[in-house]
Amino acid sequence: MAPEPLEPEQIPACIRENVQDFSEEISKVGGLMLELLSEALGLAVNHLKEEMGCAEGMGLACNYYPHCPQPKLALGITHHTDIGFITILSQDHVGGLQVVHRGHWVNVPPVLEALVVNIGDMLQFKSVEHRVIVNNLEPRVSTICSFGNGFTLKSRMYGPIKELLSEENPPIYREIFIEEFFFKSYKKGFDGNSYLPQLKL
Ligand SMILES: O=C(O)CCC(=O)C(=O)O
Ligand SMILES: [Fe+2]
Repeated sequence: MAPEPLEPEQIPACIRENVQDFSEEISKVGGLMLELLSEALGLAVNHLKEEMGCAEGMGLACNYYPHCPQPKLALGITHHTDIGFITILSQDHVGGLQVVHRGHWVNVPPVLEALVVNIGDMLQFKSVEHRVIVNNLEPRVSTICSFGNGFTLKSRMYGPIKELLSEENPPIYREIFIEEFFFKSYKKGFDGNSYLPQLKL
């Protein structure tokens, strides 16, 4: 959806207006989250959003999980971390999203009108490991907005934030073009391991 918005005709007519409105509003929320995260890190308020361009590329995915006759044998989405900077997720009332917490899968139950914000690999405080399980009663719908889309920010290089480095806090990862990071992460697939360890210095 950003930096180049889709042509209206590229969005199915029945959801066109909703998708356009939702994208506009959710980018404001994403921008605000990035400002708050910058402040929390002791950086200038616009550091992540403006200087690093973390909100420039935005992808929107609408996920549909059909009900499954044998939920114990299937997953909706396998164990993974999101690749971009942050993901803002809105889920319906069905539930199924789980995150790894202290080595265990923990449910993230839907809360009416609440959004879930996931830290992704590109931000890496510690990107959240998650998956979606399925059920045999009803289908589930979720919408995810990921900020930091490597396919639209091709020429940008990302690495440790220089302002946060010191002798006591040396860099852990090397820099990489965001396009290369996305390409390699997708190529590897959602197997529960992020591509980040490959960048360790
Ligand atoms: O459907 C969900 O709740 C999460 C989907 C997800 O993790 C993803 O699309 O990356
Ligand atoms: Fe995800």
